[in-house]
Amino acid sequence: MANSVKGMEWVGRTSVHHTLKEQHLSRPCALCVVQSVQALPSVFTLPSCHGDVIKLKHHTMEAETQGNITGLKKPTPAEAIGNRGGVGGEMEKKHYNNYHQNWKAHTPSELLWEKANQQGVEVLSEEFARIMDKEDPLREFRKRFSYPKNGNLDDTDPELCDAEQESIYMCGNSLGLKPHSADQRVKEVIDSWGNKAVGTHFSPPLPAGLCDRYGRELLGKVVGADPSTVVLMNGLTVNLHLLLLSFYQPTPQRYKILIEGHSFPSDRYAMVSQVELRGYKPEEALLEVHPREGEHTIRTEDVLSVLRKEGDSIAVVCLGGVQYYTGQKFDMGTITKAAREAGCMVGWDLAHAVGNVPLHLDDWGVDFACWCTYKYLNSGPGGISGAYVNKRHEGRDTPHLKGWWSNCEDTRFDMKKTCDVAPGVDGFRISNTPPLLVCLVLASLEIFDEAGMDRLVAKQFLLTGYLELLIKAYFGSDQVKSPSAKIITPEDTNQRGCQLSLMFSFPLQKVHRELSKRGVQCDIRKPNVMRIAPAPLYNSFLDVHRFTTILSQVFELCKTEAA
Ligand SMILES: Cc1ncc(COP(=O)(O)O)c(C=O)c1O
Ligand SMILES: Nc1ccccc1C(=O)C[C@H](N)C(=O)O
Repeated sequence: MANSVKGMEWVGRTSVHHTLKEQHLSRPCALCVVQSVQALPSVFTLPSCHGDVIKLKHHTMEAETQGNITGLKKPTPAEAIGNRGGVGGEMEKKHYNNYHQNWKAHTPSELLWEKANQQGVEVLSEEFARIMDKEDPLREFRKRFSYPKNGNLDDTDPELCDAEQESIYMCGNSLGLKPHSADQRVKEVIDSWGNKAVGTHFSPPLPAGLCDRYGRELLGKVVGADPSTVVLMNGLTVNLHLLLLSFYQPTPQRYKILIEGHSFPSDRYAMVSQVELRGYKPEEALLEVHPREGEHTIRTEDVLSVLRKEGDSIAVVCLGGVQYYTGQKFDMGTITKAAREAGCMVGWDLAHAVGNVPLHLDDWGVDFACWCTYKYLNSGPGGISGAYVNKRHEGRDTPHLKGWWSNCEDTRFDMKKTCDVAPGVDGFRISNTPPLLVCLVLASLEIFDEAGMDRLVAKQFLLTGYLELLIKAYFGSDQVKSPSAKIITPEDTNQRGCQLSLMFSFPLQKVHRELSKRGVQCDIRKPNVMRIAPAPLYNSFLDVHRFTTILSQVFELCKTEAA
């Protein structure tokens, strides 16, 4: 067992391992010790007192379970999930802060079973869902959103559900819910316009002409990036185009773009048009990576293998951080590293990743990224999108489209003939930024920040795990009685976020229609998938339980009709 990190001693720096006693530890915890150390190599591994090797990145403190180490104690599921010391208490906060060490040492279902045992209730029972909700430190956040009722929805059947009851919203992967604070934010912008007319451009609370200054700190936090490297502008696909215009610089030797075989159509169309604009045929310039025969998700090793074999002909690697169809989260750090080593530019479409999974764009060394904010970030339909350009590209002198908002803010109104292009991502802006859209992102980011990504991810781990547990228990393929629902999203929790994608033994459209009639909001994607995405900010364990109960009713109906 190493007592030192490569290049630095940690023995003797044990004064900060404050959590030791509470976590039944028998030796100093490397993670706790390292928290006090300033200068560290960028990536290194250490033993942790929680029974795992932890891989740390400088300052991010991200720990990844790597397996057990002899002699160190892995917490039992009971230790991992129990002893929270009361909802909202200090212990509970620590509990969530330490979720990587504790929670990720087990599968969600191990933890859920253990919790149910502790409470003396059936893990499949509604009572258990209610207990989980009672203990959920994020439970109050639901009240901050407009949660739709059955009676408000177009597709519900009043005979089949109570109009006054809240619907079961499983669609945060498509469109997040409206925060109540959004109304006030929009009103402020409208009122400022009404009251001050052109004066609104430079008047608080949200000066229209400077509104792209706002929210950068919080947005940077959500994607793991310096605030100066992120910006709100345009729509997602527009941003993808603007970034590719600059980062896709094909040469006769290196001209391909690597994408997922099943990439989101808008991304594909954008890349097709980009290669065509440069005079290439999509068949020769778009390189696709696919799942293996009989599999649904793409193996990291297969992406790496393409990079090894074809890396020197690839100009840009551009994948979805979380795949929209399967819900698979890519190993963005590993792929980015390998692609950059192969000399490629690396961009991520984070539409389904932002606000869903932890992101570390700066640490991973990503070149560029873009995302919409209307899914897990709850900024409203058609909300303004985000873009990221790594700081190392600040001095980059490649042609890109310009407008007056590409100009440095301090000389913008000098009205010169030539554009004094702002460094980095700011230079990619073209038009002035719409405050009506920015204020909505601000409303949501503030809630996000209060909830905290760590706590959201910790809840997500259990909430989606609970959905998985119920689906497997009721509709798993070993339930030979059929009908069945098959989850195609990876079981490995490091490879997914909120969403599970399901395939059914019954016609998808029929199942979807019947669910909608009963107040379930979820979506289907052709050819074959239903996406269910409980969002930890506003979904409850009871929502998940109600969803599976209604799904069984629908299955029963389909079975009867098929007979
Ligand atoms: C992965 C992905 N890419 C692109 C888009 C299209 O986004 P927009 O219409 O904002 O350009 C979406 C949907 O929002 C998406 O999920
Ligand atoms: N903006 C929309 C407008 C209408 C219908 C769907 C959308 C979506 O955002 C779909 C989402 N991007 C998806 O992952 O399928």
